Amino acid sequence: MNLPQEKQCAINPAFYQFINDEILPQTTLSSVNFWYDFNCLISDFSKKNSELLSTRHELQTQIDQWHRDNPHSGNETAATAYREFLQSINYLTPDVDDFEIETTNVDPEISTMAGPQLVVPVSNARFALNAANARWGSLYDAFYGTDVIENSGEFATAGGFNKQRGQAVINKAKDFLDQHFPLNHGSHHEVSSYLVYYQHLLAFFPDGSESGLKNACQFIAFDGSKSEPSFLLLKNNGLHIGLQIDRHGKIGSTDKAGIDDIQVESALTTIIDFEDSISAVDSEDKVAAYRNWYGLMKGDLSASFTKNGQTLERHLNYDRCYTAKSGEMYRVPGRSLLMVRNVGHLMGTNLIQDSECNNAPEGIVDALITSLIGSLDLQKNANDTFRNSHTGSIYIVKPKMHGPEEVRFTCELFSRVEKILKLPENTIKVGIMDEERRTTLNLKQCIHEAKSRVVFINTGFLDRTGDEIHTSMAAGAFYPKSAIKFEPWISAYENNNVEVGLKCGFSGKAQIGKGMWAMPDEMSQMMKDKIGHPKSGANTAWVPSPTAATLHALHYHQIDVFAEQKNILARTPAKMSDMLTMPVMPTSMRLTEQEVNSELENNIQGILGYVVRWIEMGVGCSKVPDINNIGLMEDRATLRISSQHISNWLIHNVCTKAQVDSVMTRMAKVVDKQNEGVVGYRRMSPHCQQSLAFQAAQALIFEGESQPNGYTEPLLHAYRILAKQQVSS
Ligand SMILES: CC(=O)SCCNC(=O)CCNC(=O)[C@H](O)C(C)(C)COP(=O)(O)OP(=O)(O)OC[C@H]1O[C@@H](n2cnc3c(N)ncnc32)[C@H](O)[C@@H]1OP(=O)(O)O
Ligand SMILES: O=CC(=O)O
Ligand SMILES: [Mg+2]
Repeated sequence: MNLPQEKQCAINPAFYQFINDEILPQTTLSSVNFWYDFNCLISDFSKKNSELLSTRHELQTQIDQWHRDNPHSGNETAATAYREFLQSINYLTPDVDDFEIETTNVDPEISTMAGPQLVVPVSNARFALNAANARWGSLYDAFYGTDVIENSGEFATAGGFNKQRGQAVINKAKDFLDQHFPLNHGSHHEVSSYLVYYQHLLAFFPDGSESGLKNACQFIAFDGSKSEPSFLLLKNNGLHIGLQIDRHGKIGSTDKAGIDDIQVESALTTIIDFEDSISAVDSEDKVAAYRNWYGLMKGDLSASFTKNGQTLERHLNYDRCYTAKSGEMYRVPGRSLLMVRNVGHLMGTNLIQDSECNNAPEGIVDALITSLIGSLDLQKNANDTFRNSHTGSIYIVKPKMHGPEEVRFTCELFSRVEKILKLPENTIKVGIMDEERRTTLNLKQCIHEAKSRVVFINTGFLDRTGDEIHTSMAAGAFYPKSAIKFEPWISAYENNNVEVGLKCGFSGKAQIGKGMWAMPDEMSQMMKDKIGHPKSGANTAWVPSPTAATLHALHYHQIDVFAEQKNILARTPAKMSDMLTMPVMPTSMRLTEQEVNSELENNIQGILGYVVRWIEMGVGCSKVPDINNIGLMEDRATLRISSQHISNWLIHNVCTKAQVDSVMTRMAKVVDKQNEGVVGYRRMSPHCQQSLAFQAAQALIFEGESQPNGYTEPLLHAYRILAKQQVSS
């Protein structure tokens, strides 16, 4: 390479080979130029990357000091002083004039449609394929397999197929049809057959009478013959559903109208996650993750696995083709539109190291490599089977950015990547995760920095609570975790995000999103709570699984998000003073010993349950039971909250180290028991101090105050690397 010695980087051989042999030959880029440009990119952007991290540290140090100098500053004068202080250190940045975003070439799933967003760890090919295919889901399966129908008494699922539960599923599904696809008269419950008459859907009743749809335009297309259709495609609020008709089917044979299932357009978009739901600590892990992303972009990713004693092979689904009511072909996407979440600015990777063996900033490497692989999609023609973006865009979700300066850096990075890959300017779009306090408080300025590439601002995130705790660590003891959610800062944060997004012209151009439903098995509760997301003007919200996507999709049939957005623009905006109000307990407030203990037990069970699988098994996202035995989705963001919360209580003497130690030892046994029989699991008890996972959990708690912004990845990576060495030695 023709670079001065100090600019030359060492590249991991397996990574080099993967990119050189498998990816670059499919592009017009020359290998020599690519690696040269890669080296220059790293050397040109690394310094700024470290400066940004230093700024984070300096700001945090000043904030901690301010709290020490202004203890218990809960009154109005102190609030004004606090705000002025944040302005003086440029934590609060100067406002920018009103503007509208200018992003172009955005796929409709992001710009003009409203529906669920699924997130999936890239490292799990089986799940990733399932997620990509989750554009469509079975409503009957989602109702039958979850608690949206009570799983007890006559409806219990134990044993084989429960016919009564099956009938309850059908009834519930037909209620849904009556609500959102009503007939001119009569009910879908009574229909004995459907057929297509000219361009209309007709439903027939047992007495020979018939009815069309109240809104005839909802009928879009069909499959099979007009007189005996096998599939009827309908549309409401921009989302399709399909009645699958098969009088010989398992369910269809028992149904009056022969409906065998109702297929629901579910996950419009999916985030393929390289960040908080995976454990990728070295070149080996990273190359495996890039390889899966490559398979998704190329379209040939497959996974074979055993389920219920059967060996199954999973591939990407094809698009679906039907006959439009006009007689032409009607094609609907068979897969979710894929976005890719890169890592943030914090960590380094040994995929590529500088002349002094320093790891390159991982975010820079991710930007180039996920875009390089993403660019393969852009070579496909419009009718190519597995084309992802039909508007020529690559969608990168960038997490954990702190304020406008960091967003600007990301945009400069993407611009440089476009030059290297010879892509038109602004091909690479950015999703801004509004999950750090400095981004929330300066959201308009952040969007302004990315106004030509921004495709989403998402809010309601778990990381945001982690950052709330860490930023104000020195201010006082935080409320218990469940109470933090009811303090004014969080609704102000969420409302502000939607309002700022709408004022910046997001409606019809980009997504305003909401956060994760973190109780994957509590679908009945999700159906009650998560309707709040579309109601609040968000045209997408995160779900943990395909089933959750199918169920959450029903909310978007109920709520016309784009109509809601118009009302929101007229309301009184969220107040900065509320966003700045820290969820810290008044000094007069004392929790009982039982309250403290139960909070510790819950947090520590979650921490250990997650960390042990991360460190010993390399699993980045797990379902871990809480103390009430409700399975919670745990990832690095939930770990950040729990570990920071305990650190905060230790600092403010709400609990003692001895108390934490004792709960940890007790909970290690509980977690070991929960994981009994899990292949690859390594116990922590009884010799907890020898367990790397246990040590990692201790470090996360006891060294929580000194972790950069309270992030968990530096310690997780360090201990996982040790665990990998232990296994291989
Ligand atoms: C704060 C944040 O950053 S949130 C973003 C990060 N979080 C995520 O990405 C959550 C992703 N979700 C998951 O990883 C999983 O749903 C977990 C870990 C929460 C639960 O996993 P499990 O206990 O294995 O799930 P469960 O047993 O209920 O279901 C497994 C089935 O659902 C599917 N599934 C579950 N989650 C997903 C998903 N996110 N995408 C695709 N398929 C999924 C699996 O493919 C599997 O089906 P299969 O057997 O046909 O392959
Ligand atoms: O990244 C998501 C979050 O909730 O944090
Ligand atoms: Mg996050």
